Amino acid sequence: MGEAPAFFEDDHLENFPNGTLFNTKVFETAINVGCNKIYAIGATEKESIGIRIFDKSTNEWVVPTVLGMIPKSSDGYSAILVDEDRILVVKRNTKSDDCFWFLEINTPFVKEQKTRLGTEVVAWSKAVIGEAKIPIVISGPSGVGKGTLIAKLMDEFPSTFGFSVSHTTRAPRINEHNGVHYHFTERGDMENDIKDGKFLEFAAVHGNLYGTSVEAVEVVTDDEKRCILDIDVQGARSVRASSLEAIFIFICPPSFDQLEKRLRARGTETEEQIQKRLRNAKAEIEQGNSPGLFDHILVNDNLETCYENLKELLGLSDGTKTNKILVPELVRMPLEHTVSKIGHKILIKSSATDEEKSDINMFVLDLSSIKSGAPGRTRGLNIYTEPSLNGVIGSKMGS
Ligand SMILES: Nc1nc2c(ncn2[C@@H]2O[C@H](COP(=O)(O)OP(=O)(O)O)[C@@H](O)[C@H]2O)c(=O)[nH]1
Ligand SMILES: Nc1ncnc2c1ncn2[C@@H]1O[C@H](COP(=O)(O)OP(=O)(O)O)[C@@H](O)[C@H]1O
Repeated sequence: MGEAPAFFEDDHLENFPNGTLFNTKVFETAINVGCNKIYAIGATEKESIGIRIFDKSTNEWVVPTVLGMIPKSSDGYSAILVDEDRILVVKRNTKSDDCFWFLEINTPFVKEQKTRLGTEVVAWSKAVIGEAKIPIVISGPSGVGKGTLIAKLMDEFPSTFGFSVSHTTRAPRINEHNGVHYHFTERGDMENDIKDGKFLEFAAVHGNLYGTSVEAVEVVTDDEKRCILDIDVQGARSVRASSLEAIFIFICPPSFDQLEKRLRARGTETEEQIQKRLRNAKAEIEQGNSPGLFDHILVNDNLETCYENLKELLGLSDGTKTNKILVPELVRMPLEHTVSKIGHKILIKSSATDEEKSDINMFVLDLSSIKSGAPGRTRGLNIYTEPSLNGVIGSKMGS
């Protein structure tokens, strides 16, 4: 399975019965996947990288649905099949904060979208160098204290955590602000965005639609913060099934009576809404305690005790208030290079002439600690440089 990337020269055209697309040299790289498919990667679109799939079984070109942020075009691309699920695309002559992209062709997210849309689907995921901060999913019945605990965490560690601002069709409460607590939205608009694949998960909760957009998680993670998601049990289940790795925490009330008291004391719901939330709470608590869904269950009896326990399981009890962020030095991928793969390592070797050569002519990408982010980012990539003459690994970037 798979083959080394190749620049298209005219003599490659014979591999493509309907080679017209390649006559114009708009595609530069193609990757064989399995026995039946060739993924052609290039600049069919003016500003961005275009993708076409050649299906050998039907002898036809397919234009796939492309999800995720599409990388901007560059001077050229090389690519290599990493595993059955994804192709690594390297943008030539581009700095390391924008030059490594994964084209997801068979990840669980892409498979799900193929079934949903009934078309070929690919999804772009930008490879981000450095530590992957795993998001935290917090669930629990209405009134249990999720919002209170999250607010305390964000207050004490403002540079560490960021809140994933969900979309909802419910009306704002008096103290809630659009874009801060929720993106308050019309049902029709939200349904259209869901159809367009913009949501990581969504669910109908207490009669309204709630959902986490890919963007909501990405803005937090791009800000080098650890993302906190306050979502219901159905949402947690969807995230569990998605490619987003996360820690799942369920907050439980000390008793049903206490839960009712807190809901009433908050004074934000009508009696009818309170009744609906209490009815739903029973099922939520049952599901929250079911095996395999949540990694941790915390009982919120005394608020301070529960908060200390939360900090402890997040490794924050030692008084460390800041998360060190390793900012990798930017490096530029050479214009002319070859890409090969050994185990979890991708070797990018400059093939520049002697005059053009710089000190570094070998880059090693270590994929062993990559973690899927929200669809759209793949984090935890490490990059090393290796001067090829003495074979000694030089500076290490990332964590
Ligand atoms: N699945 C999902 N649930 C959400 C999302 N945002 C909020 N929720 C959940 O929706 C439920 C109702 O939230 P809200 O209306 O703010 O009421 P509260 O829980 O009583 O404060 C809670 O269980 C939230 O965790 C989301 O983006 N996705
Ligand atoms: N441990 C606790 N003991 C007593 N009241 C609490 C506790 N935790 C939260 N509360 C209160 O309960 C109400 C509901 O909390 P909130 O954070 O809004 O819940 P949720 O976000 O889970 O719906 C709020 O008025 C809050 O101040």
